[in-house]
Amino acid sequence: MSAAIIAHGEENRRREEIVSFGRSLFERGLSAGSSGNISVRLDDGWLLTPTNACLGRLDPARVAKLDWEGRLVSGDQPSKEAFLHRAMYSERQGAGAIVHLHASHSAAVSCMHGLDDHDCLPPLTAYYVMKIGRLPLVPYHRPGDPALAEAIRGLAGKHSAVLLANHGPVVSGSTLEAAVYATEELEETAKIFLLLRAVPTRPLNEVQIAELKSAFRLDF
Ligand SMILES: O=C(CO)COP(=O)(O)O
Ligand SMILES: [Zn+2]
Repeated sequence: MSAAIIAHGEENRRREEIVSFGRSLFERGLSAGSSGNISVRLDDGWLLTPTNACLGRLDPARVAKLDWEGRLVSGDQPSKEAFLHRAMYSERQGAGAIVHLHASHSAAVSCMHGLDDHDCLPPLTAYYVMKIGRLPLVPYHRPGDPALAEAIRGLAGKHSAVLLANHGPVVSGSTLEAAVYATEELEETAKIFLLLRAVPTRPLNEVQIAELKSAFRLDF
């Protein structure tokens, strides 16, 4: 079989994967209306969900394919956050996929006054530390503002996930599955954080975090 046919088959599998994770996120209430976008890195460019598309009802053939200059190769007009995804990929060579959502609890935290800009959520659970680590806040920009790319560039080298102020999370992973799992872990931790707001809590301490970093080779 020729390399071109193999690459085509791989691209089609990634298109189907975007559709199926998009539907799953939508059906569980993690992406309302036409909010959010999903991208996946390919050998010869990358795939990104179309702008104004509902993640629950994507058509694999209409998912946009872009080159690394941001030019549309095939599919529908891409998400207005294309440059944001591209900035994250350029800073994180190991990132194979990126998920951006407006999931309620993460979005709620992104609107809170007095957040620590370097680390928006406490290390409440081991899985949060393992999947997210430290979560910096990106100052508010309107959706689609190209300046967001620069703001992300400064943080993405050190962080696989960031929280956009008054907006929602952007999470990368080695695969789309990994990026989705990390996004879900962030959403659950944001929910736990909000549930515990009036309750004295006992986050993981430095020794516990250091043990996780060493056991799971975490690089934050
Ligand atoms: O989440 C969104 C904007 O931040 C959705 O925008 P798009 O529909 O252009 O992907
Ligand atoms: Zn958004």
